[in-house]
Amino acid sequence: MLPFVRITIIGLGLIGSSVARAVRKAMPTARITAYDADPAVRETVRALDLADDVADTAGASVIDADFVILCVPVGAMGAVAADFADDLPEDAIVSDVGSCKAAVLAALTEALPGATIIPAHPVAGTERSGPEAGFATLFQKRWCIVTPPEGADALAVERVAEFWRRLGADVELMAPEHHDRVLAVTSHLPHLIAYTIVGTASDLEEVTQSEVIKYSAGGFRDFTRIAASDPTMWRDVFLTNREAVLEMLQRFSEDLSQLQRAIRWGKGDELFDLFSRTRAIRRSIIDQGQDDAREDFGRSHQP
Ligand SMILES: NC(=O)C1=CN([C@@H]2O[C@H](COP(=O)(O)OP(=O)(O)OC[C@H]3O[C@@H](n4cnc5c(N)ncnc54)[C@H](O)[C@@H]3O)[C@@H](O)[C@H]2O)C=CC1
Ligand SMILES: O=C(O)C(=O)Cc1ccc(O)cc1
Repeated sequence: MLPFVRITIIGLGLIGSSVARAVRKAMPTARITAYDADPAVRETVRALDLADDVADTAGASVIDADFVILCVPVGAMGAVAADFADDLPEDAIVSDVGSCKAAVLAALTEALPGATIIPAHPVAGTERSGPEAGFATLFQKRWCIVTPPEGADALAVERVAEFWRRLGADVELMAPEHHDRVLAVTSHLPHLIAYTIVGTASDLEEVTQSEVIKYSAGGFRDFTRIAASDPTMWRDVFLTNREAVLEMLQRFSEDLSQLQRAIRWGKGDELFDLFSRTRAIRRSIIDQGQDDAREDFGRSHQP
């Protein structure tokens, strides 16, 4: 039995349009209704035939849904939910795909008192955005972390977990606050570092813009891919997961200062020990059977 049959997707960018494409493949009899605040996106969704219906308001899009999945930037989740609150069927389950979970759960709970809310985060994506950037296989063999509130209905949690399994994801359950600390260090801090290093390189007076482009074949090139990620989405992530990101940033700065000292005082052993430890971490990830495609997120998965 399908976990859901009347699915509403709100926000049809990279993730929402990938969900639509993947649902079409994995659950072809489910009916998809789409809504996006941007009329141009709604037009593209119609042109690409990503949904059975495209609604012109958030309220109209949820009217007979059994599942509503919010795929908008995390800072917009509460406002979108407030927009459709009066039209949400009583038995519908509301979820989202946001990169931070505790603040999104709080915003959705406030906007939708009494509704069944089961947030989730597919840990899969790319640096691209918009409805043309999505693809049906994005979630295959990727983690999807489901973060139910305390005391959530077990059947509702299982239906959301099954939805993601059908899209090819491996599902884990986690408390929202724990999710936010883990992702602060594994995803949010790396993006912050990429934004910084690319900015620093382009600000260097003695290095010309053309040299940055010409010699970006090494590690720097990987940073430029991440630093090309959507500015609205990432602004919202850092402002929303502020505390966990600031804590991880503090630890990172302390470790960086220690490295700085090791370099200044020529402590080669210290550098060698750290680099050996990090190399072992990479190897253990590969030994655990997580192939390159999963580790490299979207890079090897772009259409
Ligand atoms: N980009 C990535 O790699 C990943 C993103 N996420 C999360 O997925 C969510 C969506 O991200 P993307 O698809 O990458 O962004 P995107 O920028 O490609 O798409 C977002 C869409 O939401 C629409 N939107 C914005 N505000 C709206 C509102 N108030 N009402 C209705 N529609 C609205 C925009 O018009 C746009 O079409 C974010 O919460 C992000 O944290 C999760 C995993 C990976
Ligand atoms: O493109 C990349 O390298 C990513 O890291 C994609 C990504 C971005 C945000 C998420 O919440 C999850 C995955």
